[in-house]
Amino acid sequence: METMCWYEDRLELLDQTKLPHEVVYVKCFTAEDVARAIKTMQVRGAPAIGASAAFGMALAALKEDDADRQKFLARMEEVGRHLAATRPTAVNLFWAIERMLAKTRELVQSGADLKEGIVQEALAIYREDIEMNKRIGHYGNEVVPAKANILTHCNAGALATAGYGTALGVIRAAHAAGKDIHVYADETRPLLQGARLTAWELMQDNIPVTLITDNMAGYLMRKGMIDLVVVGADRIAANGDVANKIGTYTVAVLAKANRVPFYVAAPGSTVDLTLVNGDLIPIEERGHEEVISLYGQGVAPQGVKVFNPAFDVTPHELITGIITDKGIIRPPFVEGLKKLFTGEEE
Ligand SMILES: CSC[C@H]1O[C@H](OP(=O)(O)O)[C@H](O)[C@@H]1O
Repeated sequence: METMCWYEDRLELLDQTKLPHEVVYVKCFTAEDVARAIKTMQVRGAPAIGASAAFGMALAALKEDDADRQKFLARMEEVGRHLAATRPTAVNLFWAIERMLAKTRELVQSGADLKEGIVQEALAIYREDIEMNKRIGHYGNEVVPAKANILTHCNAGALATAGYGTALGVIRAAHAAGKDIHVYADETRPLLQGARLTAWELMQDNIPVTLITDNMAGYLMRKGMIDLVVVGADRIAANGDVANKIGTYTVAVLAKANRVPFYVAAPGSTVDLTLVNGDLIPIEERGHEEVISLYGQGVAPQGVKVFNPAFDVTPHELITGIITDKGIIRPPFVEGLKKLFTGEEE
């Protein structure tokens, strides 16, 4: 099952708001269509929204008159701003948009075919993400013992990326290595990415999975039923603080209290070295309807006040290791992140 498919004139996205009951693809012919799909979470997950935005810029490029190259560039910058305004937390979105604009500027200067070059850059982002996730799986497999019971939160799988997944990439690699692992998936209120997406995705691959509600995680850890936690990330600050789906911090505190290793899996495009710590990561707040209803069925009194932060920040002190496409970084994260993603030593 592909998360996204590129065609000559469109991007087709698996509509994740319809899973697990329906497998339908939404057709995006314009950058606006892609922006809408990101905003409404038909496509979601840090690397997936980055790759989708890249294809959104490719769609805009294909429709834009490229006779005046400076005007073309100005239009692409306008499209980039529109896509960047969809969701604030996942740095992959901004990383992908900036990479597409950098390529556009390079093509404008070089005189090369603008449209073809931009489409090829979007395809490169897509393909590289899948390769990075497989490398994450390769490195992450090292920390997964045989017969491990692994807890994960939200969905950091193929559905959250261009394919294979980050946290679920680690799980896929351990499963493929014959380690006989089992996964506990947190349902992940309010949008149930764990129940609707992770459980579905793992069952598609015949990976043993048990669904639990978010408030069961502590019970299982205290009973010794969890051997390690692996989650994804939306933005990793320079000191190793991690923004991820709301509830991740809670799981990390529970893991610390029960001496359960807590790993974060993410590609380099999720690391934001411009932010010294996680307090600076913008946290998206979403609508009240996501909290007071489930599939349109009310679960709270009408008119109740709602607070709906979509992410939280896990301080680096609670993280055992960060599994990246370039290896596993262990504390102190500052040096490791800087070395891996800039090549510089402290
Ligand atoms: C591969 S990391 C995906 C990351 O994004 C998810 O958030 P959302 O479903 O709101 O896009 C969640 O934080 C995942 O860990």
